[in-house]
Amino acid sequence: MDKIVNIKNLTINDNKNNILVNGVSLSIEKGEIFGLVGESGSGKTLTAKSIINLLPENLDYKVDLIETIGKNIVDMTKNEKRELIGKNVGFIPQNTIFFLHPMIKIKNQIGDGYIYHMNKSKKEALEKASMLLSKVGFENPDDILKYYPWQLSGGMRQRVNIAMALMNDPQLIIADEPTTALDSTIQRQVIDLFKTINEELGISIILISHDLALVKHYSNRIAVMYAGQIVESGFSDDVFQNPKHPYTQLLIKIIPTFNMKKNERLSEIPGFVQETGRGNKGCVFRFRCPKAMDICSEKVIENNIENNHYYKCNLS
Ligand SMILES: Nc1ncnc2c1ncn2[C@@H]1O[C@H](COP(=O)(O)OP(=O)(O)OP(=O)(O)O)[C@@H](O)[C@H]1O
Repeated sequence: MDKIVNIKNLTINDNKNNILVNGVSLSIEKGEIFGLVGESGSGKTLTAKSIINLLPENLDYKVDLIETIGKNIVDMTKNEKRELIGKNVGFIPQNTIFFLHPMIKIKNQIGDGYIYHMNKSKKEALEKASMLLSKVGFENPDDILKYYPWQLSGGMRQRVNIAMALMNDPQLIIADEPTTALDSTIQRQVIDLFKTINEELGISIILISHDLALVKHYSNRIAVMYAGQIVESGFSDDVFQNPKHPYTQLLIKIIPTFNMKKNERLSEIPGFVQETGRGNKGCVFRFRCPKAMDICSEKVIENNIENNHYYKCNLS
């Protein structure tokens, strides 16, 4: 199978030399929905941004290889970068407020890239934009096109971003917590739309979320991140049926269940993601791990079991 994304050994530092992402390797096949999960601060967004060369300027990175859609993104020219982000990859950011220009009408933000990259007329752009806006749940898509972003709620802007990401028939969509600002009916509609475009058009999707239930339902494969590292990855069915890393086991345990009693509190993983010691030897999860052993502060073993199921833990 062809790879749509291939990252080897990515490390990202801030200017105080804190390690934010540590030795991440990731390969995503054409046509799959790949889930990237983990608590807040685990490095999902930075990893995703590195795929399209959009890392914040105050950060440095080192990598052996990053190829997106078969192109080495490290040496890309400005034009190639514009083409990658504007046409080949649809990026749906977590924070929609900074992504849309507040003073430009939706119809221009959504349509101009289509006219430019796809060589289409204004009329064609508006028709496609209107069709996509109705697919992401707007009942009045033609009115929405006339608005400025500041006239829309956070959830509406998120849906505009999703429609915008789909405009140029990209080969890859990176959706960073795409449904957090949406109510549950629209959430479902949006994710079902991802599923449809994945199945019908073969568009690959990276679904970044801390919502494990969502990722479980939609992804072929997943990677679980903790404190800047991938601690477990594999086919979703394997990882959910047979989670090997204690962190994944705990994450799965706290997925809300439908038979929870009213007012029952969702259990949480005690502690928080460590901000320090990410680059040190040993296991990054040892501070919170219920199964930690003395050896875990010294080293951590990388295991590969059947079906490309990978996990990083001293337990077998
Ligand atoms: N521009 C930046 N400068 C310094 N530190 C940063 C910067 N961007 C992110 N970080 C830090 O890098 C770490 C990983 O951040 P990242 O946004 O990738 O996490 P995440 O898993 O996507 O979490 P969330 O779901 O909250 O976005 C966090 O500790 C974050 O505070």
